[in-house]
Amino acid sequence: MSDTPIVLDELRQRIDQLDGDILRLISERASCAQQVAQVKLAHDKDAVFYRPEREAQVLRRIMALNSGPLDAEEMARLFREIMSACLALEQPIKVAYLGPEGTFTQQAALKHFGESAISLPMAAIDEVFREVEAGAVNYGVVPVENSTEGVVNHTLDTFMDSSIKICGEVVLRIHHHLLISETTRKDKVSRIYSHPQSFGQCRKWLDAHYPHAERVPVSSNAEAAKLIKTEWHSAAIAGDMAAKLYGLERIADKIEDRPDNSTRFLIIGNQDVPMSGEDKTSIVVAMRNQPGALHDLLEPFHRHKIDLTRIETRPSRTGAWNYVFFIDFKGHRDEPQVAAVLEEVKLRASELRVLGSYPQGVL
Ligand SMILES: O=C(O)C(=O)C[C@]1(C(=O)O)C=C[C@@H](O)C=C1
Repeated sequence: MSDTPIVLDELRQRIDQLDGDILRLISERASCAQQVAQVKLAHDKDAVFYRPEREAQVLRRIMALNSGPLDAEEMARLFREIMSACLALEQPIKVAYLGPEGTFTQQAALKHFGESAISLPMAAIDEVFREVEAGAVNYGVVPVENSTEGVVNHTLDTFMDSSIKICGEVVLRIHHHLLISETTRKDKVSRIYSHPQSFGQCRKWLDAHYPHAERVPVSSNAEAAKLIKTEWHSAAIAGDMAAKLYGLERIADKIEDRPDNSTRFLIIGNQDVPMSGEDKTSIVVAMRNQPGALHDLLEPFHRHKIDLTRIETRPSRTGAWNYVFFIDFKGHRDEPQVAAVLEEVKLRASELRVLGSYPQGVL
């Protein structure tokens, strides 16, 4: 006998030992989280168990401490799941997302909250907002912008009519695949279903590979995946989750035109989030309709050296040719610099609402 099996045996024994240690430590951590829940409840009977700022700090610390061989993001994902399970022991949280099941928004919800969260599909963005406002769920997840296709106007518009707060953000790399079911042959695809945004993100690839296939827009990629289960000569563009959920074959992988294609999602809730150390703030501002209004609005940010990360203009609901600005910037509303800018902007604007200060996406 060669000595390789003996080495393998020893390594496996070592792994068993380490697994025992990890198990003990995770259990100890979970007991700590249970005690945290008791302390929270003792102070406040309506205690909020999910703490976005604390979760961001835990994950950032793990990434900074990690020295390999697993990469920092991979390690943070493992801790994401441990924390998710610990939170579920304190209080199982319910998260509404733009459905149906298998959408990128569900993937974003699970990436942010971990697999122990209970995720509930909603038929429309407004419904996600309504469920959160009504307290039927603890949080909601909605898409807000895509790196290729731009802003999701419907999400921004819904904020105008709502008192909901932004509690977090999560960015997801979006990979689209061309999928078929067993009813369709690879060389016989004459119709392709997908969400209009996904068609936009795969336009060049489709023009090159399926110039003659009919492109049929539907309400989501997951809906497209579901539809082709029973249709002949049809393919769908959707992501991994939908492919797995509906048992579809991937006939072309990662067909998005831009390799860095990603979508940013917002976590919405009823909670003001304390500082985490690396935060963002989102505001919506209505300006009086006069020359130089945009300059007046942005000038205080420039003077206080606050980094703007996004600015979007949307028509206001209050009259023709009035506009509101959605602005995201780095910093938390409780930081003195940010508070000073917000005071100045308030004086110049006809309306200012802080949608939320929240930790910058970690994973
Ligand atoms: O620190 C807390 O407040 C906890 O509840 C513990 C813990 C964790 O597992 O680390 C769990 C859930 C919270 O969202 C944040 C952190």
